[in-house]
Amino acid sequence: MAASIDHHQLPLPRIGGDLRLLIVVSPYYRQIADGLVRGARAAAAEAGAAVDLAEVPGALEIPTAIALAASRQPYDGYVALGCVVRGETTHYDTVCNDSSRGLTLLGLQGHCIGNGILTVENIDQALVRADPQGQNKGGGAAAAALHLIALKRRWDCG
Ligand SMILES: Nc1c(NC[C@H](O)[C@H](O)[C@H](O)CO)[nH]c(=O)[nH]c1=O
Ligand SMILES: CC(=O)[C@@H](O)COP(=O)(O)O
Repeated sequence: MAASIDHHQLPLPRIGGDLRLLIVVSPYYRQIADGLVRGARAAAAEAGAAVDLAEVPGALEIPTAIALAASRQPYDGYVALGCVVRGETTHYDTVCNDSSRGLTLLGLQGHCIGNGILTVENIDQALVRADPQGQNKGGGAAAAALHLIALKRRWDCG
């Protein structure tokens, strides 16, 4: 078995003032999505952020939903949550790559987005990653959005 070491996790940033996060989640695999949302909500609560939640059918719709929200509502950041499990066809690659590319392009436009879309070979891999007491990828995605918001505010004020 290959050696592994723990991932270093930055402490949650201290961000003053009102903070509004939007979680956009695909419940394509409901149990996985629920774990991701629990972890993201806990991280947001720890940072004092208010949270709205929007559901979309699949991971491919997540970047578009964030783009729609960003042009209409004053959210500080976004948490993208979902799960893509490899199937029999090449559709897996499309859903993984295009959802990720969409989020990256939005990020490069200045939106603060944490990517918590799991891309896995099987449901067992997803379960440990979604579990807030396990790898807690939902909490990690919320933390990523919060770190970007903190940097944006720091450089806005600088
Ligand atoms: N196969 C998975 C999908 N596929 C659905 C797409 O995301 C999309 O909703 C559809 O193509 C209509 O535009 N979505 C997931 O979130 N996870 C999957 O494993
Ligand atoms: C992630 C997917 O695209 C998957 O659920 C679709 O499965 P398949 O490739 O067997 O159609």
